[in-house]
Amino acid sequence: MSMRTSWADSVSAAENAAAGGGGNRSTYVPPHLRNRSASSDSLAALPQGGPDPVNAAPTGGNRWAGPRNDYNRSGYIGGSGGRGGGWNNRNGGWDRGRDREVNPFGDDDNTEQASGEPENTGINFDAYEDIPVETSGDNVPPPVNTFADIDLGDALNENIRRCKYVRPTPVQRHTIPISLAGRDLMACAQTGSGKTAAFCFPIISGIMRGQSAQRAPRMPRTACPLALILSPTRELSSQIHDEAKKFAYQTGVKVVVAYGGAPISQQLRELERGVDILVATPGRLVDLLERARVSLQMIRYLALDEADRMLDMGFEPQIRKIVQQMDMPPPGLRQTMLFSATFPKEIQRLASDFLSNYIFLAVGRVGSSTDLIVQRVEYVHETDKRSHLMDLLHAQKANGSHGKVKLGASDLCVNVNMAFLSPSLVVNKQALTLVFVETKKGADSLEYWLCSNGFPATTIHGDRTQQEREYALRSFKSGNTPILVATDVAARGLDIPHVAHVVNFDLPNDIDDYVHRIGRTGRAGKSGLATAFFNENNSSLVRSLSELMQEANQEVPAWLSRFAAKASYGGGKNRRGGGRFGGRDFRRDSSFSRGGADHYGGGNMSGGYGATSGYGAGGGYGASGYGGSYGPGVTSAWD
Ligand SMILES: Nc1ncnc2c1ncn2[C@@H]1O[C@H](COP(=O)(O)OP(=O)(O)OP(=O)(O)O)[C@@H](O)[C@H]1O
Repeated sequence: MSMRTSWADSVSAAENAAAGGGGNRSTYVPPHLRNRSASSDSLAALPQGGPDPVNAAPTGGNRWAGPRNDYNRSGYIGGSGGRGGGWNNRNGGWDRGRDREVNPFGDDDNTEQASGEPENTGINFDAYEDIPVETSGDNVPPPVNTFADIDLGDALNENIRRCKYVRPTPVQRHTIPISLAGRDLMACAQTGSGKTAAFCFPIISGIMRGQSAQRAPRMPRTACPLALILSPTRELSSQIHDEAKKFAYQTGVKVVVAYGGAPISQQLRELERGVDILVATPGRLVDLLERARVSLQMIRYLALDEADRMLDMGFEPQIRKIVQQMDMPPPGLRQTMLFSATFPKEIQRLASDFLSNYIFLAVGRVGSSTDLIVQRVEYVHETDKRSHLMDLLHAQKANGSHGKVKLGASDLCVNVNMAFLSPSLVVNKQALTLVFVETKKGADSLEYWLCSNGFPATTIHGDRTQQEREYALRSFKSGNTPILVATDVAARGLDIPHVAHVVNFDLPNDIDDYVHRIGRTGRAGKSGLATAFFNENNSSLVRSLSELMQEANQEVPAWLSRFAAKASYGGGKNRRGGGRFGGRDFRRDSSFSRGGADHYGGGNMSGGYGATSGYGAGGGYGASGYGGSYGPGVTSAWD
């Protein structure tokens, strides 16, 4: 049976072939290996015989068997911490010896290039100025105001500068000191607010300091990372890996990624070269653990990105296996960090099994995740959805003037047509539209229809091969196909610049999924637009949707309010009762019986919580019914 390939993918494939990279489908090269230098490729071709005691990079992450503690030998631990201390000398990276570290910034010749333009372009930090924060737990370390206030180490500071991060975002201001103090953490912060760096910086810094240094076990062919970062999708793991490699450049900390759909042999070779931080999807990691090619006994840092998703029904067994049934040190002996924009109470309860005396942090007042995003809801019959989308896209094309799209937080478009009103944000690059649908079949069919009607589109979902998924994402990011039709596989975490419009062609069943989907726009202080097609099929969502919109100061159409007034909550899954982002620490709920190692040390609020916060009694989610909300045909798309 011949596989249908979209126009977009053909273009991408042709481009790829022309560039001589990866065009041959039989030799799939995952993204993280594509920039490898010739020298490292030739090294890869050498027989892998385990550690080379002579040539092994002295500061590298090669935790192969053998009597090595590179950190000790190199003098990175001990009393040398502190600014200007010994660990700051740990430069040069892991390229000495066996492998060569590719410069992820591409600024080998002129590192000053990066400093020419100091601030991360387009970030509206004022949007974060009065962001309220709630913390609870024992002895919460105070937040910092600048990166200079934190002793992250010279090499990491240099990479932060190269990333053009001038100031820490609120979630970074609060979580980095908590993590550097060695505390476990459950953190809720709005989409696009910089959570990736929030967990990467302390891990990299901690490894650089050598706090984790221990004798590596004698286990030939088994890699023993010091840190594990788990995420639910391949694309998100790949993205975290790319980010972490930038942050870790020339720090001596080696980052490796492993995810499903890509040949395991290449990932094994990467692991054999040494790993400090392993970024992985759960399924592939379980495979590696069962093959005894990875051991978790050296893990000192565990981070779960999209932690609520990782602990819902789809992933929980795999996560429990990885964290509780293999050889990972228990809570207390490892540091655990859980991050998400949403954290239902029930999932918090599950998550507390993995944590020890942790701090709970909620960044952002109720609804602020979406302040930057103009949300519109339109009533559209099921049968009218395609023509309605077509109207939107035509209007967008007409208003967008050759790829320039104007968006502003004050723009509220209540009509079908995109009557953009103010030029408060002009996206000069190609503006991208992300369309969410419920099923994989629906995604293929809509993509085909859009392409047939003159709108270049591609699609990403779990029935596509990994190679197709990556082509699709690249083609979308580059603007070759400015429309991406996606299932929930693209709902979380993906940081794609210039996504100006998210269309919920099919609304999800769960309000948290809606929050993550619309969060693909309006990132890092930028504005965005989200349009939802609503009809009777979405009545289970109507109340939570209308509450969410109110909290985010969005105009709720009168018809939606009437609909919400009539609707009953069914099952409690979408009951919100105040409190976004999981709202509050479930330990503050009176029904929570405390015990074990964890204990709750009271709450602190700053920056605007209080009487008007909406964190009133009964805040947070309904007590039951979370999980299993991913529609048919979607679950298998993960990992
Ligand atoms: N301190 C900073 N200064 C400027 N930009 C930053 C800073 N920290 C992160 N960013 C940028 O903000 C964007 C969003 O960050 P990130 O992807 O980590 O968000 P997130 O909170 O994980 O979102 P999501 O909930 O959708 O996963 C990225 O492009 C990142 O490079």
